[in-house]
Amino acid sequence: MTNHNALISDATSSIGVAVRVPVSNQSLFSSGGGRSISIPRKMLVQKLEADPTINSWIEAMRASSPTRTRPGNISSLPESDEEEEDSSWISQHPSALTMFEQIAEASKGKQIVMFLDYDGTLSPIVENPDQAYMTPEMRDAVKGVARYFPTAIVTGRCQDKVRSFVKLPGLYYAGSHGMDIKGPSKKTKHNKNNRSVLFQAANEFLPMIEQVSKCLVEKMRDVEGASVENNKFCVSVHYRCVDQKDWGVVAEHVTSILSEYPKLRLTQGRKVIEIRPTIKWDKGKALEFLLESLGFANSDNVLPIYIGDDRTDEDAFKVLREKGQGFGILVSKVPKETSATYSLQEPSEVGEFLRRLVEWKQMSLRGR
Ligand SMILES: O=P(O)(O)OC[C@H]1O[C@H](O[C@H]2O[C@H](CO)[C@@H](O)[C@H](O)[C@H]2O)[C@H](O)[C@@H](O)[C@@H]1O
Repeated sequence: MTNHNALISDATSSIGVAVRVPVSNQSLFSSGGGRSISIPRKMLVQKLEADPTINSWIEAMRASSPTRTRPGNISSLPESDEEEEDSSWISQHPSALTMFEQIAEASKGKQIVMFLDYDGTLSPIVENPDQAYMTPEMRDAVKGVARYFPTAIVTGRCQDKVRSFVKLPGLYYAGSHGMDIKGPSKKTKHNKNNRSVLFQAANEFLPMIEQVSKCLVEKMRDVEGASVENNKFCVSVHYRCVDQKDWGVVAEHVTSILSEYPKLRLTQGRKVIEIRPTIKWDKGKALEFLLESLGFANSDNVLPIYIGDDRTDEDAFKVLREKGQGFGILVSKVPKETSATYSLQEPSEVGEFLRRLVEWKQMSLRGR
């Protein structure tokens, strides 16, 4: 593995950010090798069977939205074992609703900063990524929270897209897994200078991402149910609607294209393969960057809360755990390996948690 540093600076950045970001040439998953050529479907299937790299990819795809944390055929577990597993997990990651008083208590004398993932956290997971809308009730809850606490949406989506879903001008938006960060588009009490673009971590990768995205669209045409979403600094290949027997074909197409781009790497989300630059920038780095921009670098007077449902949110949970500051809250109905402290089962519980936070804040302001 070779490492070198790339100076990533953004000429449009209003706070003049110039950050040295280490670049790694090694992909998270090694690619299948070979140039991207058109291979007949039957041959592809044979290649998949013979190639352990592709097979491990298919395994990873199967595991990308696990129903349980333990490997194997868990559905054959006796019900009592599943219940035991659930209750042990819940005791390690209790519900943020049950623990609400403790969370509120921990925030006394501190500024809460709220970080919210979008898909699976503010909106339920749906088949069509273009229709992952949040409910008006959720929008009100987020708006309420943002009135009292600086609030950021941190997402794998492209910033413009998520902004068009959330439709709230008073928030920070960190799109493309935090590689594209913008401040509120209107002046708020947390953003008095009304700064717009804060940071773009991977401008030099834009043409490459565009190229790969086009190439993937072409390749995926023959895979029924597959779709490609260009998220500006990264690309998502969705296989939620692809028959499982064709997942190998998806993996083959993605890895063969990626073999031509050593500066890009693959990560996985919920029934999605994501292609992104090899720079060491993720949702955890975005969280740290935003805390710093808000003036909370090395501050003890801040309580960051990050709520997310996906593997990519683990980077942010880890940062909080390592800092020993704030709380990560994993949104999941089933036990998963996580660095989060607490859990919530689904977006409706996220909405309830946000509403309780607002009520608690209003009560504490009235009691002053
Ligand atoms: O960081 P996030 O906000 O969680 O974004 C991660 C990916 O979310 C979206 O895909 C996921 O949600 C879709 C809509 O519910 C669903 O169809 C898909 O299977 C999920 O993986 C989004 O479309 C991706 O671009 C994001 O990278």
